[in-house]
Order: sequence, then C-alpha cells, then structure tokens
Amino acid sequence: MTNAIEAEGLRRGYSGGFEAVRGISFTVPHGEIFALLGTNGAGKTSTVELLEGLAAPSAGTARVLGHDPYRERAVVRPRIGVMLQEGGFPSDLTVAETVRMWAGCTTGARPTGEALEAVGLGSRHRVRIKQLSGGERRRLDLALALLGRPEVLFLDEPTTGLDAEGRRDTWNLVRRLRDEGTTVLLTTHYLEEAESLADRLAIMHQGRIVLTGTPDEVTAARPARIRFTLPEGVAPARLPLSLKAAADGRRVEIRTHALQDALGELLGWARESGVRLDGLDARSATLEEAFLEIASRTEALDQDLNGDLAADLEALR
Ligand SMILES: Nc1ncnc2c1ncn2[C@@H]1O[C@H](COP(=O)(O)OP(=O)(O)OP(=O)(O)O)[C@@H](O)[C@H]1O
Repeated sequence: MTNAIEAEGLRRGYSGGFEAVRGISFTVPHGEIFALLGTNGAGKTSTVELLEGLAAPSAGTARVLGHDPYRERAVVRPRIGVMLQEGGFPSDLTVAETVRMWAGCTTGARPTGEALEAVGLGSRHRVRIKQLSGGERRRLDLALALLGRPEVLFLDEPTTGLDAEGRRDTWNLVRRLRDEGTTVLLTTHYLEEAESLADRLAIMHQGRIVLTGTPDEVTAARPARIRFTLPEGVAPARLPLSLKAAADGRRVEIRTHALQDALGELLGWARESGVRLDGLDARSATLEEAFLEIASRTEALDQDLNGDLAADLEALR
C-alpha cells in the first residue's frame, strides 16, 4: 500500500530569492500521526502548504494519497482536511451557520451537530463568531477541517491558544481519528504535544529536516540525567570517577546513557559512604531537551560554516 504522504527533495523559494524549504524528504504511512517540529521560521508552514496543494514546490515532488496535491488539486482536495493557522470567517455568522456554510462546499459532510460535538462546541452553536474566545475559534477551525471526513488531516498548530483541558480534548480527538484510519500531519510548538501524540516526528531547522524518528528514538539517543546535592563537607571529588559527574559547588549533575547502571553505582557509593543525596532526581531525556540540544548544535554548526566561509574569503584576499 502506498504512503498517505510522500515528500521527496521538496524545495520552496519565495519571490525575492529566499528559500524556506531546502530539499526535505519524508513519508507518512496511512493511519499515522506525524508531527513537524521546528524553531520559528524553520519552514513548517511552508512545507505543509506544499502538501495541501496551496503552492507548487520549486523543486522535488509531493504526493498526497498518490497524487500531486497542486496539479491534481481537484482529486486531492475533497479527500483532505485542512486546519490553517488563522481561519477567517464572517464574524456576524453563528457557529452553526458557519459550519452549514462550509458543509455546502463539502461533499459528504458530517452533520453540523456531530462536527460541533466532536470538538466540544455542541452547546455553542447559536453563538456568533465574534463572541467566541480564541480557544473556541481554534476548535471551530478543527470542526471545519473534520467536516468532510478527510482521509488525510493537516493541522497547523492545532492547540495554540487552547487551555490545558482543550489541548487534552484535542489530543484525544486526534487519536480517535487516527484509530479510525485518518492520517494526520500536524505542526506544533509544544514538544509535549508531539511526544504524547505523534507516532513519528521530524525536527526542522532552517528549511531542512535535521532529525526524524519516533519520539522514543529521538530521545533515546540523548543522555539521561541524575541530579542531587551533596551534604556540606563531602567534596564532589569523592564520587566514583566512573560516574563522570559535573559539579557546581555541592550541586552535582551526571549525564549517562546507562541510567540504571549509573544510578545503582551512585546509590551503592552513597550507602557505603553514609552520604545523603538531597533532592535526588533521575530521569530520561525529554523531547524538549533533544530539541534544544539540536537547535543549539545546529546553530553552532551554522556559525562554524559562516566562520569557514569568512576564513575562505580572507584567504582569497
Ligand atoms: N510569503 C513569503 N514570502 C517570503 N518569505 C516568506 C513568506 N512566507 C514565509 N516566509 C519565510 O519563510 C520562512 C519559513 O516560514 P514558515 O512560516 O514556513 O516557518 P514556520 O516553521 O511555520 O514558522 P512558525 O513556527 O513561526 O510558524 C520564514 O523565514 C518566513 O519569514
């Protein structure tokens, strides 16, 4: 069976010469939730718009449900649902009128009540758009994206502006849709959202994909962390050398790829030495740590590249 989404060497340049997407490739199998993460301006929205068929790539190919989403838009559009970052609706219409208006342009639309119930807006159907809160508008955007029972759903920052409960409701809804067979591609700034929701993810930086995998694969490559404070009079130098501890005064941090072994050794040493480890905290790497490390490493790399370029130019003078 073909993938629901395929991007191969995709590039997107804007007029003025700026290239926002610089040759990215990834696939999303049917029925998977795939998250695109990245710093501001990394190129997530520019990429999603190519897959939605809103623009043509300057190079590379995009396939959604086996078709070119730009050239074969008429075939692809009825089978996908799109939730943009900013949905613009006439502000004097009620919620129900807006959904009905949208349903008029959608083949096989869900009943209005069902779409509104799915996003928790069932009781708000008579309210005018201008009276909705930011979070409620976001939910309405989602209801409209779901209206045509799409096979592929594109969600651009679906939970921005939602409170904790709204975010959790949206996650549950997205999981339910995935379980019913919908393929979901989402962009998000919330790393815990990607960690909890995505089957696989890609981290973008400056138009490129720098890392891709399951959330577990992305975090498993990073070291776990143990932190504690030593009692007064116990120097960090007394810790077993194999623990490779870094100390700031009495506060100690150990980074390790073998958390269980390191923790066992530390606790054994503490018991034998009669030392109490205050505020002991041990945990695996989070996606947030992986993300921040990648962002800072890529920035350092960029600076190195710029540095080399400057040195090369200097040598030419
Ligand atoms: N119409 C445009 N013309 C020129 N440059 C653009 C245009 N739209 C976006 N860009 C630039 O392309 C880059 C990528 O933007 P894009 O919106 O795709 O990033 P993003 O990863 O979605 O960012 P954010 O997380 O801030 O939404 C940015 O530097 C942006 O300024």
